[in-house]
Amino acid sequence: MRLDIVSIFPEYLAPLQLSLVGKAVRTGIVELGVHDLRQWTHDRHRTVDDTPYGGGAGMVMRPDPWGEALDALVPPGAPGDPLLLVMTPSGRRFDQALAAELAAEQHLLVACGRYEGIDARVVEHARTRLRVLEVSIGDYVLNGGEAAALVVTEAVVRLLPGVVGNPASLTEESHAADHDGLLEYPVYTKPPQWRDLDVPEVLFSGHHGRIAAWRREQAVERTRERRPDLLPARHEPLVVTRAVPE
Ligand SMILES: Nc1ccc2ncsc2c1
Repeated sequence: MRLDIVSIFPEYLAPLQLSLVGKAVRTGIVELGVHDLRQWTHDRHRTVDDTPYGGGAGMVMRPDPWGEALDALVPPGAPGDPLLLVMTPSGRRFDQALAAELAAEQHLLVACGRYEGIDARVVEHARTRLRVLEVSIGDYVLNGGEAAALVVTEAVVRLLPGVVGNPASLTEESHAADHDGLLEYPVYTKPPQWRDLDVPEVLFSGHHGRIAAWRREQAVERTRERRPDLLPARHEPLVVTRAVPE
């Protein structure tokens, strides 16, 4: 996968050089380009924004640097079929299903807006020659799209073959499709006692069936308590295979 990210704060994307994403880049699983939008400005002040037509608070990102940036990164008529992701609070809500969709892409371009947003003509024009998806990571106020770009990049890159050491670990995580989208069960490790707190006995049983049943039960209970919206719409109550009695 090739991933090009455009921002006026390219240093905000430095964490992508760390950990799993950094390793994916170093091993060639991902080709990463982080670009400063200001390289496509031509005035002395490297201007990227201006006041909004129609009035209102704040500033809007001008279309011209963005148009030149996209033309440079995807020259008109160039081969390939890149997907432009525009990070915006008004976009499609990012979730694990979308992460899986994006992990199948060969080339992603990520536009990180700032201020009150990017002039709407940038997306309008991009749609004439690129697939475009506006993406939101949630309903809260951020100062720009860079944090969202980090979230989306990590969630997508970790799904690429060869990135996560043990692919099995991808299946039992919260929101993983193979885990019915349930939240993760509680996990424990050494020491067996800690501050008078014990590890659930079943985890020492060595009985894989009982352990699996207990974990499923915990995942369903957690999901019911914390995120009932994630429970599959069922006509009958969710069947929980009770932990096998001792
Ligand atoms: N404020 C805000 C919230 C979500 C989001 N997602 C992508 S950019 C963005 C900005």
